[in-house]
Amino acid sequence: MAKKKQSTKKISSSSENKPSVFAFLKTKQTQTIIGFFLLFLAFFLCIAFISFFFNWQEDQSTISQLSNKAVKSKNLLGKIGANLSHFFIYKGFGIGAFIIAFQIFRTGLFVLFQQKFAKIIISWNWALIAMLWLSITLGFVNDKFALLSGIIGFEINEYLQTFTGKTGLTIILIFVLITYLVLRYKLTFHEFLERLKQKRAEKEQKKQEEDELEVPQNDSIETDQSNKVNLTTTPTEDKKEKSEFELSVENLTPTISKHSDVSAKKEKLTLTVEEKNEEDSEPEVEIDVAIHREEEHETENLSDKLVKDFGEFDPTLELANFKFPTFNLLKQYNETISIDPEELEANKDRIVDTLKNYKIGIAEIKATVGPTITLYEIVPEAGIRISKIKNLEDDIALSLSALGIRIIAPIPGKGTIGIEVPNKKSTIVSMHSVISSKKFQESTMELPIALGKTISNETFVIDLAKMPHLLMAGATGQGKSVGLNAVLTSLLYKKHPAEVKFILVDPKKVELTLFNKIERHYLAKLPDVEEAIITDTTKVVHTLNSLCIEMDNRYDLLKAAMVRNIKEYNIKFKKRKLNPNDGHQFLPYIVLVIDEFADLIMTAGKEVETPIARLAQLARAIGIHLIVATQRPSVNVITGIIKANFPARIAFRVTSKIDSRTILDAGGADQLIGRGDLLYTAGNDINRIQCAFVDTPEVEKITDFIGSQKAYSEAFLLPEYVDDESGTSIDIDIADRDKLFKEAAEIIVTAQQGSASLLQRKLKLGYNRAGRLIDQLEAAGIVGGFEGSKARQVLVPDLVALDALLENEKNI
Ligand SMILES: Nc1ncnc2c1ncn2[C@@H]1O[C@H](COP(=O)(O)OP(=O)(O)OP(=O)(O)O)[C@@H](O)[C@H]1O
Repeated sequence: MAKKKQSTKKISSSSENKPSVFAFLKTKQTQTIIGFFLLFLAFFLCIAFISFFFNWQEDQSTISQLSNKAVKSKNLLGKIGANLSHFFIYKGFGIGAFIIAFQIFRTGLFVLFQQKFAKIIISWNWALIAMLWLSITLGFVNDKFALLSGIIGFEINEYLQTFTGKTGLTIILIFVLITYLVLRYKLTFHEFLERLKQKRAEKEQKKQEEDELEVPQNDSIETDQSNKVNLTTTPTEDKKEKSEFELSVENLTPTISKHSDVSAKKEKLTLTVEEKNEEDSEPEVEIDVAIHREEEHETENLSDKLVKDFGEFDPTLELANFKFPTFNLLKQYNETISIDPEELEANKDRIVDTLKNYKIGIAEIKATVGPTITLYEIVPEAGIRISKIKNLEDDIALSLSALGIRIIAPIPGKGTIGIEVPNKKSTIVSMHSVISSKKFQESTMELPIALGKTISNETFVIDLAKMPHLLMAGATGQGKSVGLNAVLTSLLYKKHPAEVKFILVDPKKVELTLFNKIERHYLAKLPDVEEAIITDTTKVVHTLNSLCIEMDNRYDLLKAAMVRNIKEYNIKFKKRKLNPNDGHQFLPYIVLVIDEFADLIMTAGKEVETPIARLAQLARAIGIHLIVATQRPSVNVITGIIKANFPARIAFRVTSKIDSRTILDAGGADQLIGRGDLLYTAGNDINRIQCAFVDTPEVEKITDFIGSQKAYSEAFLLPEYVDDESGTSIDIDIADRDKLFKEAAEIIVTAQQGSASLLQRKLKLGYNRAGRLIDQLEAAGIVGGFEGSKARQVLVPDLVALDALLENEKNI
């Protein structure tokens, strides 16, 4: 069992290493070096090959004497050149070996221009086939001078001839050549015919033009050249009659003598036309009909074509030069955990003695020293029930009489009991150490957060996108704000401004102000608001409602794109499968951070709770994630509905067992030691983590670093939220109507869908104006009332009824 585990570990670690090798190969420096190396290698081979053709006989003796200093080669590139040429030309493919040099040259260019690996492989396949063919053909044509075909070409040719004879091999070689040209260069017989035909048509047209210039009195009817129909009449004397000449069916008697001769493939027909009433002069009308091949249907592959032409959509392009913050902005601390053997021994003795008092024998005890606490793992003697220890949990903690003792009986997944005892000297877990950890740097999570370190000193990384929302609680001064900063810092170190936006709610007005500096990079706000960081309650209500609108809009987009979540949506958008003209756009993740949730609930109550609950229930698929922090995790702050939708919880030290139960559904948070000591749960297990420490100067340095770089012209704008009280007055004067009112009414009635976003799309309006139009349409009785997230009902069945309604209005 243990072995099995080890082996799986090995496999996973080797697969973890893989990306780093690829990453090395993908760096621009490596590609430049490899690219130029290949270009020079190609030149090297080319010179060696050419030189070999002149000196190969003299150099024969030097081959295979590579290490003999006395032997000199005549090849321009010395013995290596001679040996390589001998290998590729003489023993290999003859002249065909030049294709290898050429192909190496192309590969060098491919690497420099960052072409796809698959493309390089394909081009090598074609080159190898061409080389083989050339070498066999040269062997076939010239069986005297073996250097042209090389031994391979010569031998294969000989071998094939024994089967098919010379004639057979000729046929095979020609057929292979044709197949190669057809497959490689997409040359087809029809294209060939088409080109011939085009050439002929051009020739004829030129001739006609020359004729016209020579005989200006001749009439000619020539339709537009592009549709390839040329009608020309032979010269006749009667000008007037010819100018009225019309091609009417009765007048045309096509004289196609052999009907069956016109094969399906024949694309050009010549019709001779006789005019009945004219007996002597027979005007000849020649009609050239060029039947074009049916157009290729490209709509299906439009996205592939776009991707081929422009590459995948890159959301980071606008800030392509954006530099992620460097590690040196973060402070480094001495993080070597000092193990004091005396302390360990003393703790062990106390644990053993205490348990003995309760008649619990210990078979084995093991200590794991973490940054702030040490975990003593105990295997009780056979026959002792774990439930007994669990029942004695409080007594044991009391007997050990140390703050921060937590008993885990049993440790999930193991049959052991854990007793966590705080270290006398705790070690700070720096943000630097968790951010620079391999685990965080190599994580492929959507929204990775390096929260801190576990008891076994491993970096603990979680994915906010998976949680999908996070609830944070802790008494004052226990590390909540530092925790929030750690979360935000993690995202800043890993996500480009195009990929994630923050909405920061900070009623305390001091905790998150530093993030103002990165407003135009990372923050999202309401359109008419000046400060992106929200500090007053009404704005919070507006922002939350606006987020609900954003959520509904995003769901509409997801529905239109027929995908289930933001990840799939963005992948589809990057592959250019979604048309921006239909309102599609790359969707960044939105992380809403609320510090001091209790304060908000106190002042705004239901107004805040309702949109939060809505977002918490629905926003997971469309990339809106909430992080809510509170000092008081009481039930009236964290209501049932909110709690149910925040499966991920972080508890810093709280003051009572009840608080611990409210936040974690279990005790333990009251036993923590503070200063970033936390318990994290995402459902079942509870992990004790030492939160990474990031202080204000560090955050300032990071925000300065980002803030000093080129930014977007403004913060990410959320949809405008129109307050119910100010927005829906029904008495709108006809004279005050928007200029686009009629057009809007027609769009709504035609589509039979009363939504502002439809107007936004069709009339290219802002949300505000579209909203006002909808209100006016409601006042006019064209659409029904507001029905939450559903589109309004359209009350007018068709355009005729709409005209009648508007006409009626005028008469009133
Ligand atoms: N992860 C940590 N490692 C070490 N020390 C920490 C850590 N987190 C917090 N501290 C210490 O605890 C102090 C208080 O932390 P913080 O300001 O985050 O508390 P808080 O819970 O936000 O308090 P309040 O709710 O009053 O704002 C910090 O100044 C710092 O000295």
